[in-house]
Amino acid sequence: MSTETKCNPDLVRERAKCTFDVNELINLFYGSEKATKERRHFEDAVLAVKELKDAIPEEYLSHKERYENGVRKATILRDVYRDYKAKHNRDPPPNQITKAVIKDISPFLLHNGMFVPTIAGQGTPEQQAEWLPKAESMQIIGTYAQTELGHGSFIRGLETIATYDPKTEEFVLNNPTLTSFKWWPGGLGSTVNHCVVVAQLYINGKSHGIHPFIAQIRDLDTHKPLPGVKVGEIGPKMGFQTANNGFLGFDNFRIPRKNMLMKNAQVLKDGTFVKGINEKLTYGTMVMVRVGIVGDCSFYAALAATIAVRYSAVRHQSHIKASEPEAQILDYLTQQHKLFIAVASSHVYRNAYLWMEKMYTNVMKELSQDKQDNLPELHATACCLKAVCSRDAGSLVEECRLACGGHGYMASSNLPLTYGVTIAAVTYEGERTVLLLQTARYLMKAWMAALKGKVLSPSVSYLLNSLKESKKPWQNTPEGIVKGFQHVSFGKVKAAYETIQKYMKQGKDYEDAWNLASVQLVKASEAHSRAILCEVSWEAVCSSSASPNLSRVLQQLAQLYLTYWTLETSGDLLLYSNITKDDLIILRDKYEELLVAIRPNAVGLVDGFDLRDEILNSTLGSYDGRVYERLMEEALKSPLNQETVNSSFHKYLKPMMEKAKL
Ligand SMILES: CCCCCCCCCC/C=C\C/C=C/C(=O)SCCNC(=O)CCNC(=O)[C@H](O)C(C)(C)COP(=O)(O)OP(=O)(O)OC[C@H]1O[C@@H](n2cnc3c(N)ncnc32)[C@H](O)[C@@H]1OP(=O)(O)O
Ligand SMILES: Cc1cc2nc3c(=O)[nH]c(=O)nc-3n(C[C@H](O)[C@H](O)[C@H](O)COP(=O)(O)OP(=O)(O)OC[C@H]3O[C@@H](n4cnc5c(N)ncnc54)[C@H](O)[C@@H]3O)c2cc1C
Repeated sequence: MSTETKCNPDLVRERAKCTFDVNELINLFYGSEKATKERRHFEDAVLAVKELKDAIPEEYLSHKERYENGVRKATILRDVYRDYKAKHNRDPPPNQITKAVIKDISPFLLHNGMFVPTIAGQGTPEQQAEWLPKAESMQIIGTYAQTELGHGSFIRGLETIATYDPKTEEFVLNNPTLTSFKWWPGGLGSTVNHCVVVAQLYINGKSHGIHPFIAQIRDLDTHKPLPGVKVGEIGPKMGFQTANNGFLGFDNFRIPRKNMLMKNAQVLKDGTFVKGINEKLTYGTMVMVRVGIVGDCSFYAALAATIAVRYSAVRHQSHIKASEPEAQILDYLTQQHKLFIAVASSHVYRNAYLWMEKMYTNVMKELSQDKQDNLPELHATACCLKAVCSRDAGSLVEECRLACGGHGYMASSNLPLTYGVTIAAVTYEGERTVLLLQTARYLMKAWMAALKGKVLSPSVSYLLNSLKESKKPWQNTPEGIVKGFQHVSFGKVKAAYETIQKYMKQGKDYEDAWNLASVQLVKASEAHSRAILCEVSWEAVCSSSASPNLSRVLQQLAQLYLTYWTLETSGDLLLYSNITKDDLIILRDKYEELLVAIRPNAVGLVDGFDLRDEILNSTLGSYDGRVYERLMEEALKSPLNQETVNSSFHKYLKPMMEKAKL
């Protein structure tokens, strides 16, 4: 029997309506037909491992069991990766199959995502040679321990101390206060035996700022914390239950001099401190991960959209016309308004990620040639895109969840967990407001340079154009809308700058004036991000190699994103661009037309994300649309359904009822 015949008939009909080739979309989204084949082949290999299948849903396990099961599966998954590499002589292709296996977050995420990259990015060639082979082969397991109980955002305020002792050529690590304890690092709780510790360096009583050090914290055989190490797990959270986030404190814990990662700054044997060319290069791993998070946002938006769109095609409720059968809820325009923006945003984030990845690679290449000119632009852009995409993606996932009604509240829909995981990215790797204020610093500098008629970096060069074009009439085209968002950013940057000037004229110093203008500064950064997201995604769609049929649909999605945000931020556009009320009415009508035009392709579009049922892990979102059957099948797995009468009846309910009779 083919998959189609087992499918819910609504989904079969939806797929028949699709006006483009779904496989073409999949190949375009993931890069090429070859990339799709390789990714699917690897996913097949992972899913073929029987031991990776869970006997019962994770939600029924205790916190401890959940973690242990996560570690068990992470080690098996690691073997599959190793075997693939041995067989093909290369890493597996980019994929999201970990989601199908671990469901939540892997206890090895920080090992792979930050420990290894920090050694690679911050270590000297000798240090890389010492630790990378061990870390990459999992002879040692590590994490990135930066955040403390007292400080996360302001990392110059970290309190962990590394004092150099030239007599023994060692650093002595100490956490002198409760607030100095490391708090949050993934895998630290019970998994890792090493970590990159970010600490304040002291030599002869003099502070030299924060630097990364490698510390072994647990014995490799017994896994017991080494003397001088206090380590543990921080407890349950909104998500990340299997990430094994932990705490850590040192008491006169000694590590050899060579354990300071010294690619940037060095401490010589005699205690001489050699400053790096730019102390902010120490923050390099965070920049890399912020870029990666934009890509993750695309994935989470796609996952939630796939679940909610398929469910909405299967679910019938109420009537649009009294004379017709109950409608698929996907036919309600309000439902399309909730869901199609998630589909469109996933594409926008994907294109923004690919664009940022290029910028990142270029800057890394330049840095390897000691050229730092473009580092501030990279930092500013990664900060604001990470901040805006993560918040938007979190809201989109939640909207998809709400759009599934009561069933979206079921853990088995996988939408609650997906929300918990997505929304965490607003905070980790740089809290949203803090990152937007970093971008604002850059925008203020760019604005001052624009006022002096200087050449600006590509991502802010529109500020100069906007300065010249402020009188041009609004154009209701995608290009016109992109320009409109640039005008909004221009207007907000200018207003924030002038607000700072106003406060300074009133006698405030720059720092106080900055704080008083900071709500505006954050909004200016958001507007700058929106302008980038609109421009980059529209350009990507226009330059894509898609066939006419697919291209038409991708353009509709990109226009939907542009129009959605025009209508959402119409007040800003009225204030800072030449848009008129009439233009907005035309765009409101256009938006409704776009929803209707996208509707027949909705299921095809989410099929185009090519997320397998195992990755979706959802009763509502499976390819075959057997929603109600799956909801019941999953409910029957509840331990409460494994017995006809629960013992609480005899212990509590019956006595209560009997007491009530007296
Ligand atoms: C493709 C790979 C994908 C990998 C995906 C892996 C996924 C892994 C996901 C893991 C999930 C969860 C793990 C989470 C981990 C963590 O959260 S680790 C901890 C992260 N912590 C933070 O992000 C802290 C945020 N704070 C900061 O970054 C800094 O403290 C902050 C920049 C906010 C301020 O620093 P200050 O030293 O105070 O700097 P300031 O005075 O404001 O500015 C000085 C100057 O320096 C410039 N600057 C700052 N940072 C950078 C940088 N990174 N690069 C370049 N330049 C930087 C700043 O702009 C200022 O410049 P100016 O010219 O003086 O204006
Ligand atoms: C799921 C998860 C996983 C994590 N994993 C790791 C990890 O593996 N390793 C690690 O080292 N860390 C990790 N972290 C920690 C994370 O990086 C920090 O929580 C994050 O950087 C925010 O710092 P904070 O908690 O100190 O927030 P705070 O800075 O205390 O933020 C609280 C509020 O203060 C505001 N605020 C702070 N400073 C300013 C300012 N200058 N201007 C205006 N407003 C300000 C913020 O906007 C926010 O509203 C993780 C966190 C989470 C949630």
